[in-house]
Amino acid sequence: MSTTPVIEVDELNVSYGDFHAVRDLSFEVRRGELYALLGTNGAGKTTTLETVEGHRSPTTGTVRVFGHSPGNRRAVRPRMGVMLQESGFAPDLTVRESVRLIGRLTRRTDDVDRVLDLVDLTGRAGRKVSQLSGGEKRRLDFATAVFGSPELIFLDEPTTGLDIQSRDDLWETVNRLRENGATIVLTTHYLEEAQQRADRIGLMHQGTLHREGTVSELTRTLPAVVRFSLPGPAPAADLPLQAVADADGRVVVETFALQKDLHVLLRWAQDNAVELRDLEAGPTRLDDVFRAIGT
Ligand SMILES: Nc1ncnc2c1ncn2[C@@H]1O[C@H](COP(=O)(O)OP(=O)(O)OP(=O)(O)O)[C@@H](O)[C@H]1O
Repeated sequence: MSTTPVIEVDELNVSYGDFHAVRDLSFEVRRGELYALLGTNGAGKTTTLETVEGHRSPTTGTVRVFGHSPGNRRAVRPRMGVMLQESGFAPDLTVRESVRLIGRLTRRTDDVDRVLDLVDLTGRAGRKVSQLSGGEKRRLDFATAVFGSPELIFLDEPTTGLDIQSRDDLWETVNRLRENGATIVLTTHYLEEAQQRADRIGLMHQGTLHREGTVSELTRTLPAVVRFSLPGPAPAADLPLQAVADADGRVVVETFALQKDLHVLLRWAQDNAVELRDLEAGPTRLDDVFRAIGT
């Protein structure tokens, strides 16, 4: 199997007139991985993906997809499926006609009924697009990404507006595509999804790649947090660990050694018959990494 990255972005800059939206951005997406491009609002994710998808030209820098310029549509387009935030299907077409049209546009072959089944729209096949619910429209958008099982799939906020069952179904379909070797590029503001599913994350802020790595590489730079309340006033000096009080008067312990410090704390509580009310302890989450941007 080729080890050439599926996507190579090198020193990419994109400007809108005077506004420099993407600055010296470099990253790679490897074959078979799920890479989540995340970031704050206006960070430049959409601009970057539009450039990688071939909808926008770099101002400077290079982008390669399967070793080709994304502008080389004949070489690149049939190999990639793109689920945009809004696909803009013609409202008067039926769902079945829309899926058939996707096939013609992507130049991939697939069985329309199989795709309808995959996105759970078989029961809506004869309905006009204008009559679909928000979640059903989103599933039709998903059909654009999966028709013909392309090697590279872009999912832009794929689960926005989907109920839990539809989300689970979508991820199950993505997992099956991954088992067959597909490479996925995901953008989402649902950080839990990225935390659970991404092999690597690129975290953008103000047009640049602020951080990049696996979830554990990104989270290990921040402390885990233990929180609890004490039944009565207990001087901080009595606690076995350094702690501060939060705005609600709860005790907060920040630690890079969660297991060890939790053990110390629980033993102290046991030995001193102290009840640690509403005790919470958890690893650092991606949300925390986000909140730390710019601080
Ligand atoms: N066509 C355009 N003309 C001028 N400025 C633009 C244009 N499109 C985007 N921008 C600006 O470029 C910056 C990056 O926008 P982009 O849509 O790429 O961000 P994003 O990371 O996708 O944000 P979000 O999470 O809010 O969707 C923003 O400041 C935006 O206002």
